Amino acid sequence: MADILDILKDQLKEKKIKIVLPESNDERIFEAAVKLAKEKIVVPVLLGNKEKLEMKLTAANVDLADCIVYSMEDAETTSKLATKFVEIRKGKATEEQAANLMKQVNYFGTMLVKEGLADGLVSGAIHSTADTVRPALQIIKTKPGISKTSGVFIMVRKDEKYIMADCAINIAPTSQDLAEIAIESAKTAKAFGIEPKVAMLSFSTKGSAVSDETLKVSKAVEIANELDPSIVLDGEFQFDAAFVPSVAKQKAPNSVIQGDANVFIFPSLEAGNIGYKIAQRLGNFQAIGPILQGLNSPINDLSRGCSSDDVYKLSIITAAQCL
Ligand SMILES: CC(C)(COP(=O)(O)OP(=O)(O)OC[C@H]1O[C@@H](n2cnc3c(N)ncnc32)[C@H](O)[C@@H]1OP(=O)(O)O)[C@@H](O)C(=O)NCCC(=O)NCCS
Ligand SMILES: CC(=O)OP(=O)(O)O
Repeated sequence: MADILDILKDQLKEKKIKIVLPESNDERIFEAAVKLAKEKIVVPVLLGNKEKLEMKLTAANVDLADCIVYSMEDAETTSKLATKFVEIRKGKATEEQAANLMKQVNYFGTMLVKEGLADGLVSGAIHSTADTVRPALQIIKTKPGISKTSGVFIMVRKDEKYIMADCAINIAPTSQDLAEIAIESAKTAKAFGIEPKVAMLSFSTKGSAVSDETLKVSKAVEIANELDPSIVLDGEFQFDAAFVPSVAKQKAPNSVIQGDANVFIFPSLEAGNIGYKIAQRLGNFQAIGPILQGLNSPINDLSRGCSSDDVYKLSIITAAQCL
């Protein structure tokens, strides 16, 4: 990953891409913001008490020209954002509700992105995923042609790099959702220098078990192959059949995937979220993400267990999604 991050950092220099870090009072977030500002890779946009934050930044030797601080107490900005929010929600929020929501850092920060005052947002070090992404789902919305956003992790251990999805958003994806998640994940893999070989995971390999759950995944394989036949994609696979060449020979000898998959699509959020955390905590993989796919502007979520380095890296990736 170091190599990809170095490439991204080079691409981002002088671009002055503004990334909102709404949880600015969290020490991990503040530390990452200081590093980003000092390296001039990304312009961190911090939210909170302007005077206090600027004093803290100055004490950390940050040039205030390299970051932006918005006061959440500034009535004029808050009221402008609230009015815009009511317009965007088209009857789904009153002025009063909007004014209350703008007191929440994730709503305020997401509106800054929507209004073009910032380019992207990284949050979730304190907030749950639901509270981090709901403003994005309501305000930023998915790109044309994409019905569901989903969350991928880039899993890195020395030279090994894999993509895992959906580990963050869709609790019970349908076959159509899984096909869409697989296609978007293949694109994300390419964007991060991985030539995708996509495995649709299950507890069955090529009909070794048959149930509603396994049929959901084999149907997703059909849909994905129809939607984009250029992607190397197959399933349904157990993880060993997707990843271990000798097991693939036995369980799926005729597949385009021969135990060499590098993009893993989980059949449900239970499997995806548990799966990536096992690889992270037992397998010592670094888990970068979740990177949200398919939104009109990059909004990315952190795990509450993140480190300052995770915040720094996800901010760089988020800024790179703006290029
Ligand atoms: C993502 C999540 C918060 C959305 O739930 P929700 O807020 O109850 O969603 P709702 O059904 O009320 O929809 C809210 C809006 O988001 C949109 N939306 C919901 N899921 C979406 C998705 N996957 N992609 C795009 N838009 C979505 C809806 O269309 C709706 O838009 P609208 O208000 O403009 O009509 C919910 O699915 C969730 O909690 N997922 C699990 C998150 C999690 O805990 N992950 C594990 C840790 S990473
Ligand atoms: C991605 C994820 O699982 O987030 P959290 O650990 O914050 O729930």
